[in-house]
Amino acid sequence: MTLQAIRYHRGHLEILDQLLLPDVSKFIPLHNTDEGWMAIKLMQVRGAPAIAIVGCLSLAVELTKKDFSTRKELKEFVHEKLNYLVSARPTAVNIADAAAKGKTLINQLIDNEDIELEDIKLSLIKEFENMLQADIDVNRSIGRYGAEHILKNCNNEPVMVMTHCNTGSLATAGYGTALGVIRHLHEHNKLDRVYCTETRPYNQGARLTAYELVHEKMNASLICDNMAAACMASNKIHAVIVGADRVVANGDTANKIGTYQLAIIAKYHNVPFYVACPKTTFDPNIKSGKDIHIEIRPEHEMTTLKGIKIAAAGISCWNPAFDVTPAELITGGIITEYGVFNPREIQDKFNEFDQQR
Ligand SMILES: CSC[C@@H](O)[C@@H](O)C(=O)COP(=O)(O)O
Repeated sequence: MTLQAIRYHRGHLEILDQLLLPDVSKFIPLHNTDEGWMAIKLMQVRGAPAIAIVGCLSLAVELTKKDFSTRKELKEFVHEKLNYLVSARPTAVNIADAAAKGKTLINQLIDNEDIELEDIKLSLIKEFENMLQADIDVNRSIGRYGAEHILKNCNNEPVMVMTHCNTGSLATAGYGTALGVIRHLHEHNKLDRVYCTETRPYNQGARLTAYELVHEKMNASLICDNMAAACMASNKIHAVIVGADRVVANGDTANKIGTYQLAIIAKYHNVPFYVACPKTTFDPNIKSGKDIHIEIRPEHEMTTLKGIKIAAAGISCWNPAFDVTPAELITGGIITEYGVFNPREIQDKFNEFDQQR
């Protein structure tokens, strides 16, 4: 059984508070978009797909309980709440993508005079609810495509891989993206070992990925972020697989801080570097990684650990949550639910799939 971090039935949403993991597993209820926004901001829920799903479900819960007297009132409410949810964290694009789709849907429904107000509301709620299963289905495809691609280049022998941050069941509706690929390898007895980085300063690797790997009984070793080069020099690593928060038109990719240095180290050691993400992480509106808005997190996330000071008092900090890996360093490819693509062709590929629909 994979971990479940989002519990939902109509009118009720609970998330596993990721600030308390791995010591305490506590679900907290989210009753409305204010609480959804705050849970995203505080990183009680994190990971690009999970942020989008929880944000939209917090709106679904609020909509379930609220009555509207006019179509205009419902439309303005939905637009306002979606814009608000997108503002919680700026780098991951999935929530902006979900918000844009939600706004398009409500606009279309409102314009159709044959549909009753209550049915419009219900359609939107169902649209948000569908995100849960859709994300799991997408992740399973990513897992299969990624594992097959990696194994094809390794004579189908068990592989050693490295990953960064947390991209598993805790970052998605379930299964995971990069961790979904690793999970697929494990399920097919093709995972020799996975090395996961601590991922300072929030320690998504040490706290969350390690927790998932232990839970799934995978052969896994935790390394500090500054051990990655030594690990690649000492072990035959077949692939580095990471997630993404935003892939832009030219294939440049924003992901958890430390991803860029891993990609450089992988290049030096001739280790294929893969990014695994759903199409909803692709942002064609931004041409190059230079234009991605990188979130800066508060200093105390670097200077304290569980409230205990670990840095000299008075030092100032630079604490970007993400960095940008240039497309040319994504040497293995971008693993999506449609297949594995060269980052330079990602825009053309997605255009093709859009036209085929
Ligand atoms: C499937 S999750 C992909 C990314 O969102 C993940 O790698 C990441 O960078 C998460 O950052 P976080 O700051 O924990 O939300």
